[in-house]
Amino acid sequence: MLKAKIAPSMLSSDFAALADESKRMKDCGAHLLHMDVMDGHFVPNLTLGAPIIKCLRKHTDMFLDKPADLIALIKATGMKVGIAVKPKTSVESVIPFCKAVDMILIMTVEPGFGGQKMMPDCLEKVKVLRSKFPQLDIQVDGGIDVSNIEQVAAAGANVIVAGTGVFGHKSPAEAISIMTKAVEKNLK
Ligand SMILES: O=C(CO)[C@H](O)[C@H](O)COP(=O)(O)O
Repeated sequence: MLKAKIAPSMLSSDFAALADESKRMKDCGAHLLHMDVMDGHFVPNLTLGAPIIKCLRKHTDMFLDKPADLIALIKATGMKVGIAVKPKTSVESVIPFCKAVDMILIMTVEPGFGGQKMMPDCLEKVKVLRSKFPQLDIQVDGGIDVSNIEQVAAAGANVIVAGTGVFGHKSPAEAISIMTKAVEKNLK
């Protein structure tokens, strides 16, 4: 059964106190913590994750034209697999893999920075996926806050990444609670 999961993006947290920030979010009711490791090849402004990405790419580049093999390889290790879809990437490109993966992430901003405005057009992809895959975890990330969560939840997303919308809210616990309720209402 699908669940509402609110995942504060640690990109908006105090990096010097990540353990405390993580505990604070857990105490505020977060279901997951979202940590970005973005590939500088696709998100050119970021270099923070470069060593991790270099290591990952050493093992995964050979699979770039064989995504199904890469999904199987990751699953064989016992890990879960998700695919992120950037705003200019069509939803059709991931449909063949939706039954094999644990989650699809629909980016609602161009990845790289927190604090951008959500691109509502991207929610059309969420609607398409939800109509085809009622039990798929569909995550959204970028510009989501308490002012637009109803729209996001109505499109069918159940895993919500929010950086500014949680860390920048006067009460992160309240923001998480509002987002959780909005998603749960739409899951029923
Ligand atoms: O992936 C991201 C940006 O690429 C991050 O998750 C980002 O933190 C989202 O932040 P906000 O909720 O402020 O838009």
